Amino acid sequence: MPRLEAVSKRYGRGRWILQDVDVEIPAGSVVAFAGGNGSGKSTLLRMVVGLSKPTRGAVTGRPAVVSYVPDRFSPNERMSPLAYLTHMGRIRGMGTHAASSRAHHLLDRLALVGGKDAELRTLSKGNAQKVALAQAVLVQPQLLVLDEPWSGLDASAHGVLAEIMTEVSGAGGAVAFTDHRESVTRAHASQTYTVKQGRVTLRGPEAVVQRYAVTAVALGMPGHGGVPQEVEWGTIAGVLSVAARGPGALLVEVEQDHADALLLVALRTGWSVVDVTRAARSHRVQDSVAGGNAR
Ligand SMILES: Nc1ncnc2c1ncn2[C@@H]1O[C@H](COP(=O)(O)OP(=O)(O)OP(=O)(O)O)[C@@H](O)[C@H]1O
Repeated sequence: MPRLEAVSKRYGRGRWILQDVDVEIPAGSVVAFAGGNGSGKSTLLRMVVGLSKPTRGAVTGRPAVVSYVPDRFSPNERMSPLAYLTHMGRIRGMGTHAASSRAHHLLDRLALVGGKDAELRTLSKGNAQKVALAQAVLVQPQLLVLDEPWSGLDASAHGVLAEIMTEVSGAGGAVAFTDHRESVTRAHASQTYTVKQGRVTLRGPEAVVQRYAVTAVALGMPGHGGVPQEVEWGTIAGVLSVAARGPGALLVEVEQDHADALLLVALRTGWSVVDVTRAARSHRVQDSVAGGNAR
């Protein structure tokens, strides 16, 4: 499957649009590229499918059957969607009958409004996008690349688009698409890359902030003048931090559940408990463990 290795791109002697891009689009995955207008998303996709060459670096591993849906499909054709798709199916190696019935099926599924027999050039933007999408999946592609596929499509076609992506990736193909909305990439992609200022970086799993309770135990010298034993506080279960608080005084923070055990150790080793307070802490955890034990 396609891999971009140290790819940089500029048009002519213009500015660098993309720099040192390392990206992999694995089999069975749906990879999104998120970024603002003009950040280079379309440029990147065109290099993935082979319509544009990197200025530096290489794109390797492109499979044999690649389908690409550009962000704008506005054919100035008198041909009807049905005739166009049947023709494209034949180019893809299908028989006329098989191509025509597949075209009918896909246009019905995508709810093409405006007529399968109207001229392509008369179609609205959204309907033209539906024809482009149908064209891309006449034959199941090994690599499906979609530039801003959600824009322009109506709500019913959104569901079909999501199904098509799942079908291709579920069959072991790879899917790549762009969008500028995080909600869309989160919902549909297994991995999202951010495209910004020429750099393309893999976004990690979303981090969430989790709050949890700790107990702060202030320890001091015993009033009777005895000397407490040395204790390796950091090795006791649940201890989060140990800090010196002046001569012979410590502040130990411990997870709530382990506070009693810590107090017991303190008292048994001759320390005096000066103060015990509860405090709230927050830390960032990954989505996958949110709701689990805070550590
Ligand atoms: N053929 C070209 N010749 C010269 N410059 C180009 C060409 N194609 C794109 N660019 C420039 O490259 C930059 C990135 O464009 P690109 O279309 O890749 O961005 P994008 O992230 O897809 O933007 P959008 O979200 O608006 O579609 C822009 O500054 C654009 O003007």
